[in-house]
Amino acid sequence: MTTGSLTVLDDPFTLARQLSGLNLVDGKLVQAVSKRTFPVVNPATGQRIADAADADSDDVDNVVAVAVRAQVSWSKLPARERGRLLAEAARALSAHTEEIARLVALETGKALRTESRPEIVATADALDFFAGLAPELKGETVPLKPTALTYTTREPLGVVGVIIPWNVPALIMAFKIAPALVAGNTVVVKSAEEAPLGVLRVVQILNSVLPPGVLNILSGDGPACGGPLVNHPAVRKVTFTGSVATGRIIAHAAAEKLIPATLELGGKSPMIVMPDADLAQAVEGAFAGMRFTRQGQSCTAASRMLVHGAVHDEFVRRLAERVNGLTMGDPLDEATDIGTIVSLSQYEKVKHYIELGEAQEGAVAIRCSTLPEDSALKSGLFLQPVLFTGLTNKSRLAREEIFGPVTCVIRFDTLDEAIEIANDSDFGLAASVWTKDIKVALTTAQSLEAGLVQVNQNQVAGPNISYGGIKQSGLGKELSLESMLDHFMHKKTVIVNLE
Ligand SMILES: NC(=O)c1ccc[n+]([C@@H]2O[C@H](COP(=O)([O-])OP(=O)(O)OC[C@H]3O[C@@H](n4cnc5c(N)ncnc54)[C@H](O)[C@@H]3O)[C@@H](O)[C@H]2O)c1
Ligand SMILES: O=S(=O)(O)c1ccc(CO)cc1
Repeated sequence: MTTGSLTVLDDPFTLARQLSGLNLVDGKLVQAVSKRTFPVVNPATGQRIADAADADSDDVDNVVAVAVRAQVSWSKLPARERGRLLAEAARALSAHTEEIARLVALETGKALRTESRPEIVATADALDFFAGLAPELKGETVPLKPTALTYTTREPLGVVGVIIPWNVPALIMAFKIAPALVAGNTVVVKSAEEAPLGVLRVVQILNSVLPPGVLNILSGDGPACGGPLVNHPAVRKVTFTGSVATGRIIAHAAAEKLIPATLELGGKSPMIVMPDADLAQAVEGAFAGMRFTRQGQSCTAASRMLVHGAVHDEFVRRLAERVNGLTMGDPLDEATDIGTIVSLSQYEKVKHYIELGEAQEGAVAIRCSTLPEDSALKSGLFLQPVLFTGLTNKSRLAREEIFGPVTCVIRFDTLDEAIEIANDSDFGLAASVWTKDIKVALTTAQSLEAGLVQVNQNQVAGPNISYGGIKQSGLGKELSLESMLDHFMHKKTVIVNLE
């Protein structure tokens, strides 16, 4: 089947090979200047499925020059025309949902039905949402004095550098490129080494509608390609999602250049379950919040359950039962609920945390679900989700972001104690409280140190909700109209003397 100028390729292995070794610059798929590549591995089998371009500073210089040129005409288009083009690009992407979902499942190990397909549907939706905000790029008039006309306009920043992780690669990319583009900026994306192919295909499809040079993507190493992108003098803003350590490096570089940087980093999000909570609802919410269908690889994962002593044992029993019902297997199989960990290094890191937890006195590790028996998957990075009880909040497992299918369930006796434990963390991304008492819900929401607090639900972020952490979880906000206006544009004030 062909949509627009691009054929839909349902076989992800063929598509992966076709995209091998390529970046997308100035509307065209091109090899890296270095001609170097690195392997892309299927984590469900350990087999190499393709190679990815290994771009470096020469590629960055080249692509930024392209984006600077493209920005002149892109920013001069009426905002609604930019929005119209992005909405059309989102529709083109929707027609390719299935093939991209399969490609993302293949390279990340995320199950097609539960994770990769919903991600691509949400990606097109996010692009469409920001496209619809184009008429809102408005300024204000200011009543300074009767003999002056004072007004503000919003202007794009220029070229935006976008650095993304591998866990939700297409959606996180959309959350950044869509507001940047609608605001009149042009974009250079640096994809994550573990997941370069799906996002390259997304950018290729969007480029079948967008003018050349407006949206470009490189794959490459973090320091060798992401570093020069952040440091390039013509890049006027950086938006990043990933680890705290990299966030700190990017913040330093941005500070040197005096440019804004939005940083979405890690989390260790608490979920407080009060004794009056609807337990069935709380268990379902815990299940959704832990993101075990994604092997827990989520920045907002509810990885610290704080459960009142009166309901602790029953809550743990039901939660383990819920996870036990999941089928682990080939990410491309529609029957699969849980796929794999993304890479060997993440797999070993998570296993190390599990071993640490098991060695702790008083800890009980409840392993849920079962590993796949299929011999073709014997080298796959499958890991049984683990619920730990008996750990305190002082444990490394409760303090550090594991980014895997590991949740600590900590018992408490009073609400004050639960809030103290919840806030005793370096992170402040998300939190939730589960209760039928509105007063408890609202006072707890006020006391929790987090960018996002939810009551009786654990939903994922959506494009219309302002999102971003405090403490070590990040700097600045993304998503929503407000962050498009405040973080991808600057406000110019004009004063016209009428005397
Ligand atoms: N908040 C999130 O959504 C999220 C997503 C992925 C990973 N993480 C956290 O980060 C940890 C490590 O994962 P990771 O290795 O993918 O994260 P990372 O921070 O190393 O990588 C994220 C992105 O930053 C790039 N990068 C790395 N070093 C860079 C540098 N010096 N300059 C510019 N760009 C650079 C990478 O190439 C990648 O594209 C995980 O265990 C998890 O704790 C968080
Ligand atoms: O799907 S999640 O991992 O929870 C998630 C939350 C927020 C964002 C915003 O960048 C992306 C993914």
